Amino acid sequence: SVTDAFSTVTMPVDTMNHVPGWMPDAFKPLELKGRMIGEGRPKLIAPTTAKTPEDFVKTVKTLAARPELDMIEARLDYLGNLKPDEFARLTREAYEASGDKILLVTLRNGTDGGPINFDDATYEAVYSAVIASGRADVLDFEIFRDAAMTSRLIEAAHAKGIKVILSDHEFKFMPEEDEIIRRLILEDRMGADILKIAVMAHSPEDALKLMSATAKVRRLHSNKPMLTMAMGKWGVLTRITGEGFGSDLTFASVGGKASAPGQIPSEECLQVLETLHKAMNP
Ligand SMILES: O=C1C[C@@](O)(C(=O)O)C[C@@H](O)[C@@H]1O
Repeated sequence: SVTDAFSTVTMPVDTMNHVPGWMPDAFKPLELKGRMIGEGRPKLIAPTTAKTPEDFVKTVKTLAARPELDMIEARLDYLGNLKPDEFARLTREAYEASGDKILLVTLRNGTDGGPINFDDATYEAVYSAVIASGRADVLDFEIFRDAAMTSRLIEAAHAKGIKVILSDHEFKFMPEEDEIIRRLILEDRMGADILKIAVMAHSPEDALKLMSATAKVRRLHSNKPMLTMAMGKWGVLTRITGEGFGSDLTFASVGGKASAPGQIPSEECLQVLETLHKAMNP
């Protein structure tokens, strides 16, 4: 064995291939509303892109009726800069409307694919209100914001039994493979229940970097479920290869409404995922 260092984290790597990876069988699937994330085929998420509260709740109801979906992402940012309590109320309505689907609540910043920017104070106030008086199964926090704020939000969410996705976005470029690995490890160390990264691919090699990093984190560095994808034309393949490489969830579009470039229509995406699952598990 040699050691492999990522910032302050040092892990053994079995260069002789005596074992299939670091801590074989250490991976732990996550159960949410009776659905096993990290077991079987990757689970499907569809985002809301509604811009008004009425449309938002209606969209959640429509998505809840789609059998191919496992999770609904309530994208609060598309609703604009509402009051924190108003956002919290809407998550309660969305939770009721989401039926047996897992409800993920996200306030995405303009720099990370959302329509507008939310400063740290607003960001913390909105998520705190959702945690205190709203409803969600999972919350998505951006890892590269104020670290103390992120730690407070993770602690508050966990105290209420809400799971946390820590996410990172690069809409312009593909980080190097080691950097993707470093960021996913950082999310693990900060206390995420699901590690996530969405990065832009400009070439087939870019997509390979994301898939290779994902596979290495799964086999060598983390026992937590992941949600990794490359965006754009060259990233499409990364949205369906999760069972092979270690991404346990994938975003798909419904009714042509995508929240990022490269999302595959949900029913077609499910077919591909099931075909790959069968071939991998004959
Ligand atoms: O962060 C992500 C990933 C995403 O950007 C995608 O590429 O599918 C879609 C967003 O809705 C979600 O919040």
